[in-house]
Amino acid sequence: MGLPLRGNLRFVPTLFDKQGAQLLAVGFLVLSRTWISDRIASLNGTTVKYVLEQDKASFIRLIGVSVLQSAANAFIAPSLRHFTARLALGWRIRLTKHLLKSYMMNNAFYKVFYMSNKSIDADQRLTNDLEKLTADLSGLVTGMVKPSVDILWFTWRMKMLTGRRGVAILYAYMLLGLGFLRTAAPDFGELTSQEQQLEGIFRFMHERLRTHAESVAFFGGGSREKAMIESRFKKLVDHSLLNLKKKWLFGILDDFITKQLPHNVTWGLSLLYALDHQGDRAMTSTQGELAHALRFLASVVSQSFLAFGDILELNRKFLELSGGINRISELDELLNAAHSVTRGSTTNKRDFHSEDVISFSRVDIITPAQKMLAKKLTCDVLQEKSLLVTGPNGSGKSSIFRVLRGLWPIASGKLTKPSQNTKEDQWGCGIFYVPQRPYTCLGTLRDQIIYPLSREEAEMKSSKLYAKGETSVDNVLDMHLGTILQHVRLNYLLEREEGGWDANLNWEDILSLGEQQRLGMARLFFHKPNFGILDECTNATSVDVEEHLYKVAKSMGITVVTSSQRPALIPFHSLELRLIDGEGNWELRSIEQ
Ligand SMILES: Nc1ncnc2c1ncn2[C@@H]1O[C@H](COP(=O)(O)OP(=O)(O)OP(=O)(O)O)[C@@H](O)[C@H]1O
Repeated sequence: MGLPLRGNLRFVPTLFDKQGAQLLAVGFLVLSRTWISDRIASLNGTTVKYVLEQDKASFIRLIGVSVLQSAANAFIAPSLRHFTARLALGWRIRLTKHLLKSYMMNNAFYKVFYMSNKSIDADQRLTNDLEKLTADLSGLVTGMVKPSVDILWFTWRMKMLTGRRGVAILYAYMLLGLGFLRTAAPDFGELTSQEQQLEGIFRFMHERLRTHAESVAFFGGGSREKAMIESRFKKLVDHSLLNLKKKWLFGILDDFITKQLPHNVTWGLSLLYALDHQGDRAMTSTQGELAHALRFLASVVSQSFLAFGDILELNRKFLELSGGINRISELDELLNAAHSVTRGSTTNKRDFHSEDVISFSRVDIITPAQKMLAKKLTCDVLQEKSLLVTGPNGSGKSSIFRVLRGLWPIASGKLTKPSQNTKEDQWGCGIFYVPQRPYTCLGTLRDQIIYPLSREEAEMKSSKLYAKGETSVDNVLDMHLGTILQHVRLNYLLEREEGGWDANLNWEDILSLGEQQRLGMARLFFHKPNFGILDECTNATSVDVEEHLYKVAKSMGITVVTSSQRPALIPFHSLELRLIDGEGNWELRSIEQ
């Protein structure tokens, strides 16, 4: 069956790796269920015979067999559901791990959103789509085994009854029907894919509202947001209605070809059988024999068509499934493309490491939309010679940091910078970035400062710091963090929030913008890098606190590269890089201390 699958299906082998046992279990259970159902059906006839003959011994034996078969059936049905669900879960785990590995590596989660000119609903694809796809796929496995076995079984029976001619007629009808239905079928794959995309957009609108609830409430934007959400919901509903209508119309055709019209084929085959039948039709015994044979033939043919109908139904499910597969493979391809940008020939050749300097040498700073922001930027930041980056809004200050961090590729020139982790100390840090928008992670107050390290990693880092002097400190990490919290003047949080360091709150909603920015600086002090890249990350703090934070950074030996418009920060820097117009022009000057 040719599926309308697009793109690279690299992820497919991950599905079948190491799950053969579960697949076999599902196959075995489906076959057992079919066999037992068949046996129970045949027992019904025999029971009537024993009842009429009043054969008590045989009847009791039959009841015993029947109870055993029912017990086996009772075991099989829930087991089949269990193994099908396990199969789906196993596939979900594999695919999620595979995609998540790509998604989280080398900041691909950023690049896939910002570098792609399409809006990629990766969250929807990694969660709902993946869950639906794997559940549908496992359902398909169970749905596939029975009709495949049935079609083989009944083909053989048909051959016994009607010879090759009957089988040829049956198959000719099946192939013609399949061909016709495939031509008439709407593009279910595309319809399903669109539906999932619209579901994703609708969900995203709600998530956005939740994230920006306070701003929307201040603006009084409730009714505007409602209108926007409703318009997305309407699109989803309209599409679902169209999808339902197409399914309904196709269902009528499908039912006619696979379930209703086959009666006539059955009659035709019965006629052929009767014409071929040898014997005297006037005799009652021959008539009875013929009627019995025809009933049997009719049941075989109708079973064959039922199996054929199931196979055509599978075809429709396959088509629908292809939409989900396409969405996942598209994400997989985009992630792959994001990695090839990172691995790309140009970036690697232009990126160098040195622990003591940040150096831009004739580097063009260009947006993903190919707008030139700084032409052939050349500037060296040595240790203890901090740099202040200034310029009007939108001139490209943050973009320089994006290129420095490797989020945007370097199109030309040469960039030298310290590595994220220094070689001599695994937990040490050559360079650390504090972005313009504060970020609070999920977790405790402690987690906010040590981010992105885990508690164990942070404990190791702190114990190394304190190992030289105080070796018998019980909770080295919390003591170290306590000092940092004092530096950023947030030590009142420890008393205010119940749980102290272990307080686990929604920090984004609880802390003011200035407090969140001070937490960002606490992170910088904890990591204590050689170079701190500060992108207007203190502009919501008061001037005296900002000056204090810069003094602490200096006393810790952190050389800063700051993007800021505040004149109060000038004395903390030795150089100023001014982006003049956001059109590529820039100038560099020394700051007199
Ligand atoms: N992902 C992107 N794709 C295309 N253009 C972008 C992207 N991100 C930023 N830009 C554009 O690049 C220009 C520079 O942006 P940048 O954020 O570097 O400005 P900035 O100087 O830091 O501004 P501000 O002072 O307001 O923070 C802006 O015109 C912005 O619209």
